Amino acid sequence: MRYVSTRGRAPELGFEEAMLAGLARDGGLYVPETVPQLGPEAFAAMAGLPYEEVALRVLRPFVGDDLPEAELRDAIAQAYAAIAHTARAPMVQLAPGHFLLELFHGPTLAFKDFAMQLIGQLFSRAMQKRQDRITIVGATSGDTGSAAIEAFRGLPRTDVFILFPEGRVSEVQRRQMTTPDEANVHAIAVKGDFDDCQAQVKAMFNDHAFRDEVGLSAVNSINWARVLAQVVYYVTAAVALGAPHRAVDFTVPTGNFGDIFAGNIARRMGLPIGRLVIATNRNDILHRTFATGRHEKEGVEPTMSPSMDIQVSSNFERALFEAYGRDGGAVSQLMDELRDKGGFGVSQGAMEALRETYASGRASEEETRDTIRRIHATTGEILCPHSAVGVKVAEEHLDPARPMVTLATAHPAKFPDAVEAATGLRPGLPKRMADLYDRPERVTPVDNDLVALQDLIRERRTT
Ligand SMILES: Cc1ncc(COP(=O)(O)O)c(C=O)c1O
Ligand SMILES: N[C@@H](CCOP(=O)(O)O)C(=O)O
Repeated sequence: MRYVSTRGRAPELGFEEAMLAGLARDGGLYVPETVPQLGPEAFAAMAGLPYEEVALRVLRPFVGDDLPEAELRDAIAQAYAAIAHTARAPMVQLAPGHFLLELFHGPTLAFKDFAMQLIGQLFSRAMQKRQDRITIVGATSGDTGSAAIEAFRGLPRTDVFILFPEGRVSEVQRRQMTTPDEANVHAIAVKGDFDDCQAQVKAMFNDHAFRDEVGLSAVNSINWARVLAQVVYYVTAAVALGAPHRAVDFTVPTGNFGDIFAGNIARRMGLPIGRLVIATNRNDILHRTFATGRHEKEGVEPTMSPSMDIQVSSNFERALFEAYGRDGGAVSQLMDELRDKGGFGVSQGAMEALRETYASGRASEEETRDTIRRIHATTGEILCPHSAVGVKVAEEHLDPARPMVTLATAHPAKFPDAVEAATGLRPGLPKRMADLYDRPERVTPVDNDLVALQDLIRERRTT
């Protein structure tokens, strides 16, 4: 299996190299040269299998010969043992034809654990094999950072630096990043928003001298391995609802477009997915793109679903690459326009291609609050604000011909203030992290400045 860059000017790589590279050297994102197909029989045979077995069957063709099957199986087993539910990604029914896929039973209570626990295993095996060291730098609006720190804390040969927007993550998210005391994890509070943090990470990758000096790697969904790991739960959910014999729709609370792009990969593998519905909060660049055909940045506004307070949606580049017939030159031009002019128009043909797969919707703050209240009152299920954005948008896209699955991307206890304001109930943390509020915090505040960040990383690396 080979991976190519969305900008068409970086070397093709195998799975492990693409995972370690993170971002391609031309600034693009790696995607598989071709998407492996699984036939209806292969999907039918997955019904009732443990999550880990489905993961092995889905991931294997993308990993190719880079990891022997027994090692991949072992990495998967170790990764998902950390998820505190036997089904790993259980589903509950909200209404006739509408299901909620709970992706928040992992160690940091968000869907990020599914990918991060696995790539923690894969990175450490690769580093051991290569006798090499690595510096991971990630940007987070709250959940990626905590999941990455949890997955990589204490791992030899690895440092993890997480940039988060100061004052713009929930207290639980912040404490999950600042309370681990292992020397190889570093929480950095940047004076800016998530887009600033993500732009600094990309700038570090595009500074090739720095990249090579520190052995830079990524754990954001710019890293293909992150997206790949997230394909698996689309398969387990669809198969549980009758795929391949019937098609299923998914609604995905969306920010950086990594999670929903994983759904697109599942669909291209042959899983019968009808529509993938993008659900945004009021930072709605993606919804506006589908409504108008123009992809236009606006300022990031803080919301009660802070993990989706994103305007530069990095994986949309992967979707554009497909919609433009894999024309890396065209994608480079669009990304230059986004950087220089703050937006670009999507061609009519590309918009048509995108609309064949995706639909979109948006939830205001009031609608989000009302959805948390209403779903709790009618079903007893307590939604986090991100999942509530998804449920509200999903309800506008229900199709009697197909079941709808909304992804519940985080546990409500990560956002107790928003949930309490909507329901009057304050969700508590699971017992295993009950002392989170008592642990001492360790965080370094830094200006939104590339040189300051690079100096800090050079100085703090333990490797
Ligand atoms: C809880 C939660 N929901 C939804 C999202 C959006 O996911 P994506 O960035 O993959 O679109 C995020 C952040 O990524 C998140 O942390
Ligand atoms: N919502 C994310 C933002 C980063 O997304 P990623 O999937 O690209 O890592 C977060 O919680 O950090």
